[in-house]
Amino acid sequence: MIKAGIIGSTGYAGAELVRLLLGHKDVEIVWYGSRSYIDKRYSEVYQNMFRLVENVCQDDNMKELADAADVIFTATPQGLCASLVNEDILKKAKIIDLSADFRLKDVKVYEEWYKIEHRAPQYLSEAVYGLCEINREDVKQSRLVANPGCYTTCSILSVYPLLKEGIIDGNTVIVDAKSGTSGAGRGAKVDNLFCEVNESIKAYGVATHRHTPEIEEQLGYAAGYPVTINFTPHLVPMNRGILVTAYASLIKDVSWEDVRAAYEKYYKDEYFIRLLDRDVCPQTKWVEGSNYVDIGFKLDHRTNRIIMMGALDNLVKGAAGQAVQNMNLMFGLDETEGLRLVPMFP
Ligand SMILES: NC(=O)C1=CN([C@@H]2O[C@H](COP(=O)(O)OP(=O)(O)OC[C@H]3O[C@@H](n4cnc5c(N)ncnc54)[C@H](OP(=O)(O)O)[C@@H]3O)[C@@H](O)[C@H]2O)C=CC1
Ligand SMILES: CC(=O)N[C@@H](CCC(=O)OP(=O)(O)O)C(=O)O
Repeated sequence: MIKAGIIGSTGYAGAELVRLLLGHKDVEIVWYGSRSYIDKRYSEVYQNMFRLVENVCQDDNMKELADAADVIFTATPQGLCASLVNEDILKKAKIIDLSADFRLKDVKVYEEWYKIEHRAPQYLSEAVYGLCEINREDVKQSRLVANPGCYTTCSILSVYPLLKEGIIDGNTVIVDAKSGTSGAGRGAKVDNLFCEVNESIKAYGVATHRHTPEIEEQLGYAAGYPVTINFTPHLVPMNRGILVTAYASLIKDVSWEDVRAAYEKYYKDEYFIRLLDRDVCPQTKWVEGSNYVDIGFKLDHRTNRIIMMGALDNLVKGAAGQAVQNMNLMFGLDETEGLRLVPMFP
């Protein structure tokens, strides 16, 4: 059995990790980390875990946790994982960080966009960007995985094959993205109150959102040249889900079949990527509770642009599911173990 510890188990991403790992046949959760609920029973924090979890919450002592666990998940605010990680810990346990601490390779870019000092820049080059469908072989060898977030996973996977195949101009990409409110975490904030969110949709972080450089960096690797994009996130009144609508100018004269072939070249054997049929647009409802990413596209020859669309569940493929997928790879397990979740509907 793999012994797993979760720092930040009481947040939304951490709670989803608990749900998935409880259903994983090769994993035992040995540490339910928290900051606010130390010594409280986990099932009192999340009553849906009544009779399923007997453990009480523990602190974020990563040193002690590394002696008890084979893998540590950090589902915590930006900066925490970088402030705790060190060589002793990494010798004892593998780390999968759900925050952005190790996603960007350039520490200056991290500090500029996150407005915090990076406490462990020495691990930036070693950390593997855990987008399994793209970096699978590196993830298998890694002891420190930077788990990509919800907006970025959906955006990158929707656009990646067309940049790799030189079908679109990377510098014309516009990503319009929407997120359910669980994307903002469980912490109480006025912006996320029912009356603020319900019956309304708003853009936020316009031209400044911290996911912009992460998407640009990864799309740049795919394109083979630096890419600058527009990224506009929106908050929508639903619990879960990310929907990405991305636009780009075509630089090749392509048919629907050509574009489909490009997507298939990279994704046809990917268990968690579902390429939708012609003229079918993804919906968050079709992936809810699952680790799937649904992708569709439409060519607009009138404007010489293509519209790429993706949907995923922000807490599963956008966070905890992807983290479990990474763990499976790091421990030599079947990548889909514990993740063959059927989307719920309605
Ligand atoms: N929500 C989402 O859809 C996604 C989130 N993520 C990332 O996952 C991470 C967690 O996000 P999310 O679950 O939404 O956030 P939440 O606010 O819901 O949870 C934060 C968690 O971190 C704990 N925590 C906060 N501060 C500290 C600290 N100083 N020391 C130890 N633990 C601390 C909290 O503990 P307690 O409650 O006990 O105080 C809680 O368990 C973030 O980095 C986020 O960017 C990534 C992809 C998607
Ligand atoms: C709706 C909402 O507020 N979403 C969060 C994204 C949360 C998240 O997933 O952050 P990471 O991907 O960086 O881990 C935000 O925009 O900051």
